[in-house]
Amino acid sequence: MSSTAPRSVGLIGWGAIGRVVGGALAAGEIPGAELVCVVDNRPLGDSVPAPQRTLEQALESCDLIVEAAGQGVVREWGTTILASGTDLLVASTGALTDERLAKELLNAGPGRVYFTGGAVGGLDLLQAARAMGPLDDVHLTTTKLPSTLEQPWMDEELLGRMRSATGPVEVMAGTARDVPVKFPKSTNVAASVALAVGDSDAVRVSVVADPAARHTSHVVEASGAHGSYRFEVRHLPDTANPATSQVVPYAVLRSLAALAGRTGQIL
Ligand SMILES: NC(=O)C1=CN([C@@H]2O[C@H](COP(=O)(O)OP(=O)(O)OC[C@H]3O[C@@H](n4cnc5c(N)ncnc54)[C@H](OP(=O)(O)O)[C@@H]3O)[C@@H](O)[C@H]2O)C=CC1
Ligand SMILES: O=C([O-])CC(=O)C(=O)O
Repeated sequence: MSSTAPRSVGLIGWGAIGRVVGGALAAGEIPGAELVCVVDNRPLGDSVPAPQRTLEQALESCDLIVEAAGQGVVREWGTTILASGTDLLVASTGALTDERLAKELLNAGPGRVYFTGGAVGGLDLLQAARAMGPLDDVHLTTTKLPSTLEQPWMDEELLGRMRSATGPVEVMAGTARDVPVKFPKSTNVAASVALAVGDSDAVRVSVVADPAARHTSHVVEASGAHGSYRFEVRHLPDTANPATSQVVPYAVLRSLAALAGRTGQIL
């Protein structure tokens, strides 16, 4: 039996997602994947289990980059990463609703681009259903703590309503094309649903701030000629960064395990 070299992984972002992903990789928990370096804006010193590098340096030694930093990284570095022959696993899927960027990434290579399902489930089934014909009614409702949804573009009236809310307040209704741009750190799930459905404009999104939301929830409802679908997830938020659900790094690790794909695993 032939054995292949492990995937050499560079991790961008040492935050709520990156710390868990980096720790698990460094502990050898993903067969066939090794953490080679970490890239982050902040000096990380000895707190990381692999050397901190610049992205340019990472591209010299890695064959897979995991983005767990933000949409800006996908925008700024996506093409360069893929053009260097390095694969890219994207957590900040919101960047991919920009059609120009998505086209650029599709045409770049030889590296390949992947995305993780992140905080939302059911994407595989939506993709399968869409292959039978378009899903003509797709709706996502994301509910989070108000503080995780505050944005610099919001006016005082909206911020006041969110801060004084005693129940759920809808803070934006739009499509999966508009919403991830307005909440770049908080509504990547909308873009992930759009990627599964194949149409950002067809996914209607409602973003709800709820002071009682101990769990972040994402409810996806879709229907088409062949059936109807409903997925509801409720996650505990990360304690340090409640905009991100605790499950997300484990979704990234699941995606990494599939990419590293070693014998002995049933994926
Ligand atoms: N698909 C999904 O379901 C989800 C996707 N996400 C995406 O993942 C991203 C990361 O989430 P999370 O770990 O919670 O975020 P955190 O803010 O906890 O951590 C992000 C880290 O990346 C660093 N960073 C940001 N920009 C750059 C850059 N250009 N170069 C190097 N480092 C950078 C940040 O540093 P600094 O703070 O100094 O900028 C920070 O240390 C989110 O912004 C979001 O886009 C998040 C949750 C769910
Ligand atoms: O972690 C979550 O529940 C969702 C999230 O932040 C995002 O979609 O960007």
